[in-house]
Amino acid sequence: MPETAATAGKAKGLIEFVAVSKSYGHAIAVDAINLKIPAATYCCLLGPSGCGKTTSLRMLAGHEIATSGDILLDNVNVTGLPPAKRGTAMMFQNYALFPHLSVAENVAFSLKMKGVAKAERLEKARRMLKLVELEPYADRLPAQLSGGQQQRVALARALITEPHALLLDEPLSALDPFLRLRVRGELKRLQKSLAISFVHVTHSQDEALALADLVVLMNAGRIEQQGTAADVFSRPRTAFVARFVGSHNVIDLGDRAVAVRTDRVSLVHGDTDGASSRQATVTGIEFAGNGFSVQLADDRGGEMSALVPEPAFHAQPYQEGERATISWAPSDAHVLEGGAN
Ligand SMILES: Nc1ncnc2c1ncn2[C@@H]1O[C@H](COP(=O)(O)OP(=O)(O)OP(=O)(O)O)[C@@H](O)[C@H]1O
Repeated sequence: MPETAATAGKAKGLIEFVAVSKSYGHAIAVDAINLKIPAATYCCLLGPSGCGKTTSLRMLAGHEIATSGDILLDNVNVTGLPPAKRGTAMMFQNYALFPHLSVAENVAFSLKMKGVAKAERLEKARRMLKLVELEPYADRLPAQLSGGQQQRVALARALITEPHALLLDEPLSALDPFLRLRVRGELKRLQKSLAISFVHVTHSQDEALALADLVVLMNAGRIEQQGTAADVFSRPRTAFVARFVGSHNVIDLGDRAVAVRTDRVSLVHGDTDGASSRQATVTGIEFAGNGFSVQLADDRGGEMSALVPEPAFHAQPYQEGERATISWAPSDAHVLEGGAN
């Protein structure tokens, strides 16, 4: 295996939140979170609006001061340090490039502030631009670049400080869907080659599932579940996680609640009796790319959904309003902590 920064033991970005809280007056934005992000990890902070993702990121960056608890980066307690002394760099949603400075000058800006000589800082800026494949654009102004290119300039500008952790707040939200996929791939490639940690705040389950070595799903200021993307998606701990990551039915079985993936349930026409099943009425049908998503109102008052493969759907299509029975294998039912709510 070729030696990389990671295999050479140079991996950076071990991040620890130890009982970290943030309150604004009486409102608790982040509630005593404990989180350990190993060095050289792509971590996505995921969760609904207002759950505390950005506040957690800003506390790590030093733009907010934690009300209590400690934050460590590579075994250094950075809780009270100013942003520039932490070994973190932040990339913002709107890139915030200086319109009157060239691309190279934008990238070199933080070195200028530190008093690094012009030739040296521009040389380093060129190296960073090469890293993000924008070297030929060094002398342009930001307005002469596409949105995706501006985003890569912002990335180069953050990386020039050689951070141990790069912090990204919704970095892909301003990009069109095609570019979003491309830049997403580039972020992952960069993170692996630099062997530092990236902490990326997103609302998007897809983004987190595609990028993250570690998914941290937050809910109301707390960490609801953390683990690999496959873990969180296949083994949601609670009904909240199952609903948030989507593509799951949360089924209340009385003594317990279970989650069953929508691609693991079977759907048949008409009312059929049987264990592990629900009789229901079809309420909607959507094409989902990899099949048809059939929405159902079950007779016990629940909402369910089944992903029916395209050939099966076309062989016997479902219609809104018709009766159907949805069933699942008990081995596909994953028990949830704390019931169905
Ligand atoms: N400066 C502030 N003053 C008062 N309350 C704040 C402040 N900043 C954040 N909050 C509150 O803290 C909570 C967490 O906010 P935060 O921005 O961390 O959420 P988020 O998960 O990043 O949300 P979004 O996805 O909408 O950006 C919210 O209830 C928010 O209203």
